[in-house]
Amino acid sequence: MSLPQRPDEATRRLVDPACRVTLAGAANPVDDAAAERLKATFDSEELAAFLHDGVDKLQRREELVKLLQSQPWSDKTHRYFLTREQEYVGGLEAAVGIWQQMRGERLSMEDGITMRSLAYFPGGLELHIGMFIPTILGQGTPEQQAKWLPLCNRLQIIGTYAQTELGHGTFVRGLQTVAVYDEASKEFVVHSPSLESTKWWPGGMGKTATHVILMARLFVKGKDYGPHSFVVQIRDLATHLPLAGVSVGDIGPKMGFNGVDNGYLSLDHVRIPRDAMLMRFAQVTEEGRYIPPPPDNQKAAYATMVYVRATIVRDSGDFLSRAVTIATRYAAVRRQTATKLGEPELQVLDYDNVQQILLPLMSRAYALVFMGRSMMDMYHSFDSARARGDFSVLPELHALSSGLKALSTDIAATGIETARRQCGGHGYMLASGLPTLFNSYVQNCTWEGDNNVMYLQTARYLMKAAIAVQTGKPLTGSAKYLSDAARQPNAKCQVAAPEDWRAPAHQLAALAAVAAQLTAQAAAVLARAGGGRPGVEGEAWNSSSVDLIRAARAHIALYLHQNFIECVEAASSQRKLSAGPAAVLRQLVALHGVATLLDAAGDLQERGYATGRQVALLRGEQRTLVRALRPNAVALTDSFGYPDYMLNSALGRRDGNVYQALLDSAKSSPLNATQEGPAWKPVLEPLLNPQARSRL
Ligand SMILES: CCCCCCCCCCCCCCCCCCCCCC(=O)SCCNC(=O)CCNC(=O)[C@H](O)C(C)(C)COP(=O)(O)OP(=O)(O)OC[C@H]1O[C@@H](n2cnc3c(N)ncnc32)[C@H](O)[C@@H]1OP(=O)(O)O
Ligand SMILES: Cc1cc2nc3c(=O)[nH]c(=O)nc-3n(C[C@H](O)[C@H](O)[C@H](O)COP(=O)(O)OP(=O)(O)OC[C@H]3O[C@@H](n4cnc5c(N)ncnc54)[C@H](O)[C@@H]3O)c2cc1C
Repeated sequence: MSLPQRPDEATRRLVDPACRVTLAGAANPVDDAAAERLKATFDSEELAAFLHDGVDKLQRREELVKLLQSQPWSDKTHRYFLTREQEYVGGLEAAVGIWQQMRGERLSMEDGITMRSLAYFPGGLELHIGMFIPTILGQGTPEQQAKWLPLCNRLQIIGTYAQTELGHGTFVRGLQTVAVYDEASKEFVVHSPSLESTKWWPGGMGKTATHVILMARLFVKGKDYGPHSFVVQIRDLATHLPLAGVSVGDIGPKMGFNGVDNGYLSLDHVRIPRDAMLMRFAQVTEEGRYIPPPPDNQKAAYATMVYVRATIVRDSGDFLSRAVTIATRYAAVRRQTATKLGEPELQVLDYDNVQQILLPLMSRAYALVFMGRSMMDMYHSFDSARARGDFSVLPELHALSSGLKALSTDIAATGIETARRQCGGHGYMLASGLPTLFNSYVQNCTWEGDNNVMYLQTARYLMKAAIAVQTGKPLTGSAKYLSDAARQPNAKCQVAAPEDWRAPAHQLAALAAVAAQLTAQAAAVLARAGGGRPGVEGEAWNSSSVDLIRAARAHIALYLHQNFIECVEAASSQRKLSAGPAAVLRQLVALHGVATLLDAAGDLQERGYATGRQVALLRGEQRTLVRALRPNAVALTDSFGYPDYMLNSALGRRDGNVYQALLDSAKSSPLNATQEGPAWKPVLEPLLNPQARSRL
């Protein structure tokens, strides 16, 4: 049964007169959604086509949605009602279903990637695709690639990436699993020597993977060469049972991401052939000679982490924009509170407090989308250089990808929860899509390097830059502004009127001033603590880490905003966008700059770069920009281009029919499968039914 959107005449007569005034004020969310789109000042479809690299790509997505909707394994109707086991099996079925479609219909890899994100059902193949294959590609020799990749691509083996142990995740050099070369048999013996060395966390290892990339400390002739990568089979291909010497299983339920069977693994003197070590860079010869990686690529074994961090940056905008789409569309159709009974209630999006939260979040989502594209471009250009043996950009890439991984996931995870909170009670329903989005995203702040630790990697690079500035060496790359700042240590903010804060030049100058100040401050704290003095580096670094993280965050915030400005200006000057969408994007850029600067309001004033009055102007300008963007709020969500199927959200649906969707979703709850419910017979009937009670 579907309920009427607005009370019909019969209902009005029935409840009249008591409820008349209240009912008269009721509005139709579908009409509200349609009216929102009429307010837009730009063509949201043009912007969507630009963001998706062309109308044909968007049309292709629509075709793929239809394909997915026709398959049982990608049906989302019951997605929010699954048990852990169903989620695990379902996630695998979805991945294998996509893979079979790709092979059967000869779909491209791009189609596969699109289908994966449309179906969004993380499962036991995530690490096979996300890390196992990339590690073989990045660190395997051509022969090793020829051996393993066809098996991977045909899903004849399934792999994962086993690095983290019970006792060590962050400190990779401290891993305890060993791979000892036995010259007599020309094999490695891989072994877990302690409880702490049990591998813990690898996705898909619990019940799915047949193979792992094992990160283990390499020992040759008794010498420890630190962590290296090995391909190790852990399960029999015919029976799926663990091989001899292998103890493996699932680690149990997690906060989210439960379709993925993260696992534990302990190895008892398992023998693997010499060619199981990935030898593109470091090698062990048959006779047991260790050949180290080239001097400028000592961290070759860490290369997969750089790649995955880049993909995490790319995905952050995707996740935040989904949350912002859901919350903004819902806020546009949700009405709450009338000044007088019987008057129309206000759209929640018209509450100043709500729009002042959602529209800055929208600007952050757009900034991250552009950053994600630039990050992948940067990674691919490093990858091409690496193929020529050129690793010169790796330190900068590592510093940027670490810091951006941290900042973009901080922004996205916090933003998803902030968006959910703007949705009132209905945002707490799984049917809203927001809780699952948060629970399956927030681990991005931890995995692939905890965010604090990642900021500290960026800080390491910044401290080298700070020393270079002190010694008068010229800087290039992302830290170049530190040299300029050092030449003008007493530069002051030049903003005189609120609208001055919109200018990219003022925004960049202020963000650079904050980053330069915090870098100088961290360098001073580190130096005072004894940084650089032999024997106290670790201690000095630790006691300076709060300042170091603040500096890294400010440096990356500047980089993120600068990238947003450059991408939008490039699109506009290359005429990839017409005036309407370009103008709205510029407003978003301006708002992003203002919101980022407001995060740093204290830092702006602390060293006297800006005055209290200038910060007050900044705050006022945020209000003005938000109000200017308000008519375009829903159109801006349309430009992200998410089909309803992908969002799977009762609140975020394009047509605004949110209440019907909530009710429909509730009806598919397994608790509603029978009228009396599953507790009737065992618990309630003996209490409530007089006849049953008399039998007690
Ligand atoms: C079938 C369907 C088909 C459809 C097709 C569809 C296809 C779809 C395709 C898409 C699928 C996508 C799926 C995605 C899923 C992904 C899931 C991800 C899961 C995440 C998994 C994980 O979670 S997996 C574990 C990650 N675990 C860490 O992340 C540990 C952090 N811990 C460290 O990373 C180190 O421990 C730490 C702290 C650096 C210190 O390392 P350390 O102590 O050795 O180093 P130091 O700090 O001493 O630094 C010494 C010098 O090394 C430099 N350096 C350090 N790292 C460097 C580096 N990486 N590169 C270069 N340089 C580096 C540094 O800059 C210094 O340089 P310098 O000396 O010049 O200053
Ligand atoms: C859902 C999920 C999936 C994962 N999948 C995989 C996988 O497939 N394969 C795999 O190998 N691993 C995987 N991991 C493990 C993940 O990479 C680690 O959890 C992560 O690197 C953090 O390490 P840790 O857990 O040891 O944290 P810890 O290092 O114990 O961190 C605890 C706290 O200490 C702080 N800290 C630690 N060291 C430092 C330092 N040097 N300086 C300052 N602060 C510090 C951290 O910031 C943090 O606040 C996964 C984790 C999760 C949550």
